Amino acid sequence: MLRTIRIKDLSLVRGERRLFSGLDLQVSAGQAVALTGRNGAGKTSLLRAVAGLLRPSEGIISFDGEAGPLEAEVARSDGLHLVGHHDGLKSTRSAWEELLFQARWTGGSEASARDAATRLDLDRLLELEVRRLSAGQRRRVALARLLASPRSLWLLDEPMAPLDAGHREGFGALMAEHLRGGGMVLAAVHDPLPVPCDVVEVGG
Ligand SMILES: Nc1ncnc2c1ncn2[C@@H]1O[C@H](COP(=O)(O)OP(=O)(O)OP(=O)(O)O)[C@@H](O)[C@H]1O
Repeated sequence: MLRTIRIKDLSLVRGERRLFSGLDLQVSAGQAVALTGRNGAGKTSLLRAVAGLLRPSEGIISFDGEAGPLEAEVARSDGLHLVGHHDGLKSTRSAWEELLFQARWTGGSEASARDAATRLDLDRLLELEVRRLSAGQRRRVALARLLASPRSLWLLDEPMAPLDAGHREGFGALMAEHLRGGGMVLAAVHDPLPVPCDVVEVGG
């Protein structure tokens, strides 16, 4: 199980532009880190680099499990979930088909997908096609994946932006539970995270 992620002296370049350099960051079991910074600072890019979708121009991203260092590929394939701005849901599937497909793809079961749907208050929406859901409802389907196939590290890109107040509170409680169980959260945010966290400014 993934227990720690360390980022050392990281630089990211997109196109012609250096977004930031010399970034150091560590997230350990039970810890949440909020990434803040102006629009375009590189928060999303950093999350994508941690997920292995962008190659840093300099620096190291390393992962440790309970028994020591993990291969990055293994850590990423079993140890993390990325929930981005675009939710990553197929619009013509029903919410349930999409949640079940994604849960199974990442090692979850039908029972865990059902439970995740209930915990994200999706039971009444499961028969609807994704394209018929509101932005907040779609985001809750995307967030349900975090529970349907549990992984230690949640990489979240403005996870609560489209959620109403009640569902923000509900997701805050789910994040707190994940942290109590030894999970980790690394989240790009413009609003405060509703759990105790360290704050790292990107591109400051
Ligand atoms: N494929 C790309 N090619 C070139 N530049 C890109 C590419 N993708 C993103 N960028 C640029 O990289 C910069 C960082 O973008 P990123 O989405 O990481 O910022 P952010 O801190 O998450 O911003 P926001 O707060 O607006 O979500 C932006 O200036 C963006 O235009």
